[in-house]
Order: sequence, then C-alpha cells, then structure tokens
Amino acid sequence: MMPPEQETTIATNIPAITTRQETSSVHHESEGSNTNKIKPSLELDDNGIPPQQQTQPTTPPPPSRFSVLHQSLRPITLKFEDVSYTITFESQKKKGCVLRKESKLRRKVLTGVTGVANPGELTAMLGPSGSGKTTLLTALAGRLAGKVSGTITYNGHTDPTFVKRKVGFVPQEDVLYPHLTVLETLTYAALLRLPKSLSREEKKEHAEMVITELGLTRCRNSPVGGCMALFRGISGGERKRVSIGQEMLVNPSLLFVDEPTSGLDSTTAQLIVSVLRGLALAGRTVVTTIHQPSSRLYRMFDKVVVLSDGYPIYSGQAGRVMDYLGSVGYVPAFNFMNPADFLLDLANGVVADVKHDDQIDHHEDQASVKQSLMSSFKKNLYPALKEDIHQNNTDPSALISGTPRRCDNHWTSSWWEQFRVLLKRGLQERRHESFSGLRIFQVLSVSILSGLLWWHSDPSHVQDQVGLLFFFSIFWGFFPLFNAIFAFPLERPMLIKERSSGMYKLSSYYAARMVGDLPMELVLPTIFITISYWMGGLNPSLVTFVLTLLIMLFNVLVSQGIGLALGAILMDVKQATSLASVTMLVFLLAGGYYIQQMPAFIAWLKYISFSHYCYKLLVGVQYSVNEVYECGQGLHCRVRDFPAIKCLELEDTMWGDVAALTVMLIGYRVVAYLALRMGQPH
Ligand SMILES: Nc1ncnc2c1ncn2[C@@H]1O[C@H](COP(=O)(O)OP(=O)(O)OP(=O)(O)O)[C@@H](O)[C@H]1O
Repeated sequence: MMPPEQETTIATNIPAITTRQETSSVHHESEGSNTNKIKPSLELDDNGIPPQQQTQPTTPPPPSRFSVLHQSLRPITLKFEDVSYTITFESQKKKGCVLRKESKLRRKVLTGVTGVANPGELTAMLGPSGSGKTTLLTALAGRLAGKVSGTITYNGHTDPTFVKRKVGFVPQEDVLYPHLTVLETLTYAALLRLPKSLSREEKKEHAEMVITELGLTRCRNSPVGGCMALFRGISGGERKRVSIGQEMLVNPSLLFVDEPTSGLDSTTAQLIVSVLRGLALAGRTVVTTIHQPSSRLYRMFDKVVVLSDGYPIYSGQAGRVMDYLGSVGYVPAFNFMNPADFLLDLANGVVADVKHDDQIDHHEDQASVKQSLMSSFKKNLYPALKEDIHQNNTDPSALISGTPRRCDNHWTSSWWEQFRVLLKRGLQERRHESFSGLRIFQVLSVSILSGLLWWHSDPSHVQDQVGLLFFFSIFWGFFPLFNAIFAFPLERPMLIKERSSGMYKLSSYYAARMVGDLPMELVLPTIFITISYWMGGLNPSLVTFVLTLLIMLFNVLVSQGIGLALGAILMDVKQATSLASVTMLVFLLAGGYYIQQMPAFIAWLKYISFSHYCYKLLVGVQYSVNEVYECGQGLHCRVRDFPAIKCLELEDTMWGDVAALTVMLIGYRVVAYLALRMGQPH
C-alpha cells in the first residue's frame, strides 16, 4: 500500500489534463517529477485534439482548494487474458398459439480476448455490431452477470471490488433523471460521490468545474430530458457529456465508456472522444467501445482491440495496425484508407479493399478471412501480449499504488447525508408528477362528483352512507397502489448504475424514497376526503372527520406498500399491474360490503384484505355504539344492528383492526426492501 505522504506527492503532480506530448510522461509524473499544469478545455486543434494550454512554470503547482480531480489518482493497469464468456438462453418454439420453452442453448460471445490497457492510454474496442464489444467492456468492468472465464486483473488484483470506487462506467444508454437540470444532476452526483473530507460547498464547486471542463456551461440550467420526443431536453451529445461528467466526479482511475459516439454527428463525436483522451492523458486508463470511428477519431486512440464474432483479431498499438495487417497479407488497396474502415471490413471478412498480390493467396469467403485473421492473432500477437501481461515487475502502476486499500470500499458520505441528498433529489425529480395538473384534476373531479352523488345524504339512509365509506376505502386503495407499482421498475436502471459504483446504501435510498413520496401520497387524499366528506353529509363531528381522515391516510400508506412490494418483486410494470388488479379485486370483494355472508371456507380472505379493516374502522368511527336511525315511521333502530353493519362484527375497541393495518403497513415495505436488496448488486 502506498504511504499517504507519497500519495499526496503524486496527487499534486498529476494534472487533470496534460499535453499530448506528455502522454508517455504519465508514469514519470507518478514518480514524482514536476509537470506542467494545464488548464482543461474542449476546444479542438486541427487534428481534433484539445489544444495545448498555456504551460505554467515547472515548479509544482500549489495544491488547489478544489483538487479532488487531481488527488488520490492511483493509476490502474488493466490486463485481460483469454477472456471468454458464454451465454445460456432458452429457445422457444410455437405450439399452436402458445410459445413453449424448449431446451437451453449456449452461445459463446467472447473467446480468448487478450490485451493490456495502461494508465494514460485511450483504448478502443472495435468490431462489427454483435461482435461482443459491450460484453467485453462490461466484463472488464466486473459488471457482467454470469461466469467470465480467463483472467482480468487491476494492478495485479483479480477482485474488481478492490477498485470499485476508482472505476467509472458510462453505459451506452444514458441513465439520467430527465427532469433535473445539468447542474442539478452533476451537483447531486458530486454530493453523493465526493469524499467526506470536502464540504458541501466544495463539492458543488466541483460540479461547476466539471460543467466548465465538459463545455456544458451553455446548457447548465436546462433539463436533461428524456430520449423520447415527449420531453425534450439537452442534445444527445450534451447528455453523453453529462454521463461522463458524473463519472469524472469520482475521479476514476479506470474509466469504461460504452459507445459514446453512437447517434452523434462527427463534430460532437470528436468532442466526446477528445474529452476521453484528455481524461486518459491525465493518467487514467480509459477504455471505450466504438462502432465506426472516422480516421480523425481513430488517430486519438492509443490502443485498439478488434473483435470479430467474439474472437480477437488485433490487440495492440492503434498506430501499428496497418503495418501488422500488411505483415499478415492484408494491405489496403488505397493509400488514404481509414484504418477503422479497413479493420471493420476485415472483421466482417470483407476483402474488397485489400490490395491484390499474386504472391499471397487471399481467401475470398468471409469465414476463411476471419479464420485467417484469428489464427494470425494467435500466432503473431498473442505470445507478446502474454509476455507483457506476465511481466509484473515493470508495471509502473503496481509500483505506485501497490495493494488497493480496503478503505476504497468505505462509503463516501454518511447514511444521513445520503438520505438528505437522495430525498432532495427525489423531490426535485418528481415535483412535476407529484402535483401534476392531471392528477389534481383526477382527484378533484372524483371527489366533487362523489360529493354531488351523495349530496347531504340523509342519516337514515345508512346503506347509502356506508356505501360512501366503502367507496373511500376502494378509491384510495386502488389509486396509490397503481401509482406505487411504477416506482421501482422505472428507477431500476438508475439504482443499478448508482449502486454498482457504490454511491449510496440501499437503505438510505429506500428511506428517502418512502419519505419523499409522502407529501403527494397524503395531500391529495386529504383534499379528496375533505370535499367528499362534507358534501356527502357524513357525521358532522370534527373528531369523526379527523379520525376518518387518519384512517384513510393509513389505508393509503398500506395500499402504497403493496404497490411498492409488487413492483419490487416483479420489476415489470405490466406483470405487476395485472397481479395488482387481481389482488385488489379480491380485497374489494372480501371487504365486507358486497358479500355479508361469506362461506366459512373462504371467509378468511377478509383478514388479508386491507380494505376490510379500513372499511370496518370507517364505519366504526362514523357511528357510535348506541347511535340510532329512523328505520320506519316513528321507529328507531340501532345503526349497529343494520344488516350491512352487523356483519362487520364491530367491537367496542378497534385496536385489533389498527394493529392489522400496522402490520401490513410495515410488512409490505419490508417485503419491498428485501425484494429490492435481492435484485441488487452487492
Ligand atoms: N443476455 C444476452 N442474451 C442473448 N444474447 C446476448 C446476450 N448478451 C449478449 N448477447 C449476444 O452477444 C453478442 C454480442 O453482444 P454485444 O452487445 O456485446 O455486441 P456489440 O459488439 O456491443 O454490438 P453493438 O455494436 O451492436 O452494440 C450479440 O450477438 C448479442 O446478441
């Protein structure tokens, strides 16, 4: 392990972005030599490379107040040898109208991929669509579910959790909250990811710094937006930079970026790759997959790994690829050929642009071309790569960082701080939906309509009044349940992304989500009950009204808990909605309003129906024990003897029903939490 004082020396000497000429000097910097401090920028020179900034005197710069992007950068050398991965899936066959699962099929997606990515280098994974680039990147990041064979080491260590907080991963699809602005997104990431040693203000300034570094100043206050045209926000390129910015905040030593340029115009693609190059030049190991790089982009790569059907056909210096291909008989027919195009053609087995040479017998069919390139890799490149991988002594990063410290796995902020930040972020992200006009309209219109239907109902019309109470319990059983079902399935990608990089504990996220949902969950039913209760002419006692309201809020929270649990268990909105409809229908029928004499063998159903307890409590507080109603001319009967109420078996005390609802309130939330935990990384 590196002594702390040594780490500080390195820290102050590693610039955020260094000059191109300094590429090879990254390791020297690490050894303590003085380097020029360069101000980062996104403007490009003629070659599409960030221009060199003014160099400052060669004396070490004074430690910056906001220097976390320079500090504790511990270079990581990534080595991978014979990485193979097989997927297993079930084949399906149609029998009549039904799809049946048949035998399990296995397919090898990666075979024997080998390479080395060093600090200070930008390594690109190239290959045709479906060749296994994303799978390889995910495997190298230690995020692939299932068994990966071969060896992947991070400074010689095989366990990716050792370097978890030093690894950044930017997936192909940007996983961002659409309603947060760029500034909010990066500020929350900074608050959750930067170390405890920095104050909140310093963390916020880091977010600002990343915005400037990534050229996002113009759109800092614009909402990120979704991919769909329904809610447009910043552009695709800006969104990609926000995703990269989130990872930059952890000052990763090893950064994986999946397809950062897909769907972007060449200038924006250039901008993004130059950002990655800048990050690499500052001593990081950056690995990216890329689909079809232009020659301008290709020139920015230090190394490339080329895949064809999951097999490597080249792994090494980007600048040497044409020489290598020439040496194995594949010389391009034109002088000015984009190496990436040539490589991709060959990876597809296409030799249309290969110079014909009578001396060399070229395979014409695609399978033979691929086979010949795979064999050439095995024969010519693999031995040298293997030797490189096994020479630990010359691994500069191993010298610098030594054994990764276990403390890397400590949380960067306290539980309470995580809770606070996540709560605020959740409230901000969901503010648009919490009190959306549509929801308010929905609740107001139903409450006014029910108030009109039951307008000042006569107390002697007991059946009507209990009908209104049952309607309360049903409406506020369905509504929160169906809203809550969406919570976790929709948040899942974000949860997986953020938890994979160790941003926060699941318990702090869960608690923040529960608390954050309360305002919306409680305010709307309060408005609803207030309107319907008084319009409907229920018991005018203020105490009865308040008790009715409290029971309804309790009911809302229980129903929400069921929705959360179903969503968390199934993680599929469609399935969860179908199951919830059936469940609610059963609870509604067993509630005690429609059927008063249930057969004994199925009467137990009412004990699992929260609607039953809620309805019982509502009726119980509405009518006192000896309350009477006019059941005929001059005749008065006890309300509790009314058939629809009598069958509810109301006791003097209703604490049993309150206890049953309390168990459900807590129980469903515990189930939801456990289901989430089981579906999570770690
Ligand atoms: N979970 C899975 N189930 C079925 N097939 C899979 C799975 N994961 C990967 N594959 C298959 O493995 C192959 C490699 O996929 P991968 O996404 O790594 O390719 P890629 O090179 O990144 O493609 P693209 O450039 O189109 O994103 C593909 O043929 C894909 O269909």
